[in-house]
Order: sequence, then structure tokens, then C-alpha cells
Amino acid sequence: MSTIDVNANLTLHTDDYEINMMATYFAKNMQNRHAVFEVYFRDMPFGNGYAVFAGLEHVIDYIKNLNFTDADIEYLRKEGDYSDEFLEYLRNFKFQGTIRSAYEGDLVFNNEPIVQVEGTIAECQLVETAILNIVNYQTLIATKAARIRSVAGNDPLLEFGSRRAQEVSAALWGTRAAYIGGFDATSNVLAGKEFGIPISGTHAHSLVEAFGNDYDAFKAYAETHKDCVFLVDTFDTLKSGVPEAIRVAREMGDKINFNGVRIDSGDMAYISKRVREMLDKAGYPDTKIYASNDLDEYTISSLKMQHAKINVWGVGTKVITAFDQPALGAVYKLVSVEDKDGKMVDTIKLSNNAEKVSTPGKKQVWRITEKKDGKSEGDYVTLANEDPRVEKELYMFHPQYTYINKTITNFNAEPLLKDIFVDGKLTYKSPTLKETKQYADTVRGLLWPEYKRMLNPEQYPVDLSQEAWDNKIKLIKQIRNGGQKRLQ
Ligand SMILES: Nc1ncnc2c1ncn2[C@@H]1O[C@H](COP(=O)(O)OP(=O)(O)OP(=O)(O)O)[C@@H](O)[C@H]1O
Ligand SMILES: O=P(O)(O)OC[C@H]1O[C@H](OP(=O)(O)OP(=O)(O)O)[C@H](O)[C@@H]1O
Ligand SMILES: O=C(O)c1cccnc1
Repeated sequence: MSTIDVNANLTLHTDDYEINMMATYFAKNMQNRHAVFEVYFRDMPFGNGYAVFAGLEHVIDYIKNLNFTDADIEYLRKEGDYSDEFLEYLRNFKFQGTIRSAYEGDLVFNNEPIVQVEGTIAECQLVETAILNIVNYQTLIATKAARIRSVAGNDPLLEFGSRRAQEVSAALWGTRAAYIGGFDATSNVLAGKEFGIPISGTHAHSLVEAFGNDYDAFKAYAETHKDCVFLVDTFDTLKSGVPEAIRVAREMGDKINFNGVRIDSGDMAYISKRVREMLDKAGYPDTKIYASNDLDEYTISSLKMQHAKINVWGVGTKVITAFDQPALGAVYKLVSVEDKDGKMVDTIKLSNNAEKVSTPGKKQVWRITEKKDGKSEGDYVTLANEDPRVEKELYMFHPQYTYINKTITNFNAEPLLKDIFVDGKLTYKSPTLKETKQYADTVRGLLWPEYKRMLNPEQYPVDLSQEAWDNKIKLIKQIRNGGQKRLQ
């Protein structure tokens, strides 16, 4: 069994209310009614122009292992007010639904479905909590990482956040998401072993404290490691740390690779410039300067503007906790359900807040790109039975401000939601993590720069097809006119 337990049974990792609803559906003999739920988020995280989808691999592990054990059933018998018949139903429960999803690394936007779960209403209901838990966190971290990548240019980005992550699982899956989003390596050795992420590490202040001075610590490290990056700011970066690192490098000669020095405090623009001068003067122009200390896209961008001489960035807390926005806020909404006569009926959740009104009907998202250069034109959300690929021209309009519109010709339309599980069977073959990272990079390249800038990006169009829009307005009117249906 691996430590990141891909075989973990997380069946009870669900909210009590999901099982309570399952019990009601069961008692009313509605448990097998066909239903479609969709995951979407309402606002772009960090005010970013795009989000990077992540979490699918963990969702797949979770679904594969869904199964109520005897111990789970006994626990529910003790804690809940469930009938014996319902508990027997759970004991025999198997996920037999269909899941369609964006791929990890895909760019996703607010107010479009990014995961779709279709099956019996009972099974769809059960998986809400875990799917949201996984996708919300990993997509958030991958997006934060992509923002940091966007200002770091081609510089190596090291993920250092395990000590500050919200517990173990977040550190591990979070660093995987950060890798997809644009980081190059992690300090977490377990994540390296389990996911194949390159690992990277320097040393801490404690090494210098333990030896009492920079020289003895660096010398001892150099005698025990070929590749050396010395942390130079324990006492005084310019007066002691860097001179002693150079002294040790000279003494050790080609017994070591003097790969770098790390700065972890102070004015990193000023210090890095002085350190660069010292290293160059000493004949170490290839020795890199690493920086860490509460870095994020803002500090890195500012340091770049100040022409700081930093080559490698270690980023911990701010990426692994998505520091400035703790949750993505993705939701899971019922969009269509079978009525008592076996007919699928679209459903809507109304709200006084226009943004919170869900879009009814089973849908597909089409990424519309120009045929000429493959660049993005926007996303076109249709009802599932529509196929814009057969259209010669596409009329795209803003779903709230409909006077904002354009007609597109000569376009390609690619579906975002792809089959992952079909009738309970995994039909999707996962790429390697490296391929996923490469894919994330490629699709980011297709987005116009206006949507990618870190501050105040243009809003990427996510439009509804005329049919999807008409369907929504029809349902809103129906319900406002007192026409709530009896489906039972
Ligand atoms: N030239 C700079 N421009 C912008 N931000 C910087 C610059 N130099 C450092 N920073 C950032 O400023 C913050 C300084 O934080 P803080 O005051 O905690 O660090 P410190 O006092 O240098 O070190 P310590 O962590 O040991 O207290 C960090 O987020 C760091 O990344
Ligand atoms: O600042 P982050 O982006 O989270 O990067 C990780 C931090 O972890 C280490 O510090 P340590 O835990 O020793 O504490 P410190 O921040 O007080 O130096 C390292 O020196 C970085 O400063
Ligand atoms: O390797 C490092 O330098 C490192 C690892 C974790 C946290 N801070 C720094």
C-alpha cells in the first residue's frame, strides 16, 4: 500500500446530508432515478483570467474505491436512523455512473461545467462532497502556481510549502497541483517518490546554528555532498555567509558542484545584486542565487522589476495554502433529473443573486478557437445534444449582457468535458504527470495574453448557446409563475 493511498476507501468521506438524502430517495423508491449534476465555480480565483483544472487523478482513485465496508455499515447503523433495507442497499452499492470532466491542466473558467456526474440520483449525491473537496483544492493550487509561473519567466520554481500546508494530504496533492500549474520541483520527498515530481533541497539555518558558524557548516556539508547550495543569511549574508561559501568552494575545488547560495531574508533585490558581484568576482559566474521567504507572484514580480539577480525561486506558504484565497468555491448542482414517467426534466436553482442562478440542463462546454492560429475565442456552453461543429458560423453572446456579442466563422470547437467513467467503468487512460504538466503548458499557450496578465486580465467569454439560454429563461419564468413541478 502506498503512503499516498491510491487504494484508500473514502466512501464515508462525504457529508452526512448526502447519505440522508440517499435514504430518502431509497425510501421513496427514487434512488434509481437518472440524474445529472455539474461542478462549476462562480468567480475566477485570485482575480486571475483563467484557472488550471486539477484533481482528476484523485477523483479517479476515489471513485474506483467507492464501496461501503461492513465496518462502514455498522458505523452507520449505530450513528444514523437508517432502515435495515437501506443499509443493505448501501452494502451492495457500486458506482455505475458516468463522469465527464476537463483534463488535468485544462484551462477552465467560471460559470461553466468542469465535471459532470450522471447516473442514479443516489450515487450522484453520494460523491458530491469528495469531488468538490478534491477539485476545489487542487484547481485552486494549480491556478496559484500558474500565476507564480507567469511572473517567473523560465526560472526554476521550487515548491517548499509542506511545513505550512493544511495537513499532510494537502501538502502532497497540493505540490502535485503546483507542479501541473508550473512549478519544476518540490522539497517533499514523499511527493517525489509517489508522483515522480523532481525533488530539490538546500539546507536550513539549523545546520549553520548546529556548527556555530558559516564556514564549519558549509565545509561539513561540502564534505558530505557533491551538489551544494549554501544558505548564506544565518548571521550576515554579505560579511560572512557569501565569503565563507566562496572559501569552502575554493577549498573543495572540483570535489563539489558549487551550484548556488540561498538568501532567505532582507532586501532581496539589493542583497542579490551584491551577492552576484561577489560570486562573479570570485570566479563563480555559474553559481546560482536562490531566494525564499514568503514569496508569491507579487514579490517575485516586484523583485524582477528591481532587476534582482535571483535565478531560482523557493515558494512555500503562499502557493500551498493559496494564501490570498482559501477556497475556489466550486459547487455541485443538479441540472436534470428523471420524473416518475421516465422523462428527463431540467432543474434550476433560483436565487435573488443573478450570479447564483444555476443553468439547467445537461451541458457540454466547447472551446472555440480560431482555425488560423488556434487561439482562444471563448467557451460556448451548449445543451448536451448540440454540436457547434456542424455550424458554419457561431453567434456568441454574453449570457447577462446579451448586447455584447460576436459572430465567429472559421472556428474549431473542442469539447471540454470528456468521458472518464462510463456506466461505472473507467474508460480514460491517465497520462503521466509529466505529460499532464506539458499539456497544461501547451494549452496556456493558446490563450491570448490579455487573459493571462496577472493584474486585471480581460474577462474570457463563457457564453451560453441560444438553446441553453432559452431553456434557462423558460425555466426561470415557469418557476416565477408558480410552476414548480411534481416529479415524484
Ligand atoms: N526588494 C524587495 N522587494 C519586494 N519585496 C521584498 C524585497 N526583498 C524582500 N522582499 C519580501 O519582503 C518580505 C520581507 O519579510 P520579513 O520582514 O518577514 O523578512 P525579513 O525580515 O527580511 O526576514 P525574516 O523572515 O528573517 O524575518 C518577504 O515577503 C520578502 O519576500
Ligand atoms: O517562506 P515560504 O514561502 O513559506 O518558504 C519556505 C520557508 O521555509 C523555510 O523557513 P523556516 O520554516 O525555517 O522559517 P522562516 O520562514 O522563519 O525562515 C525557508 O527558509 C523558507 O523561508
Ligand atoms: O530546501 C530548502 O531550501 C527548503 C525546503 C523547505 C522549506 N524551505 C527551504
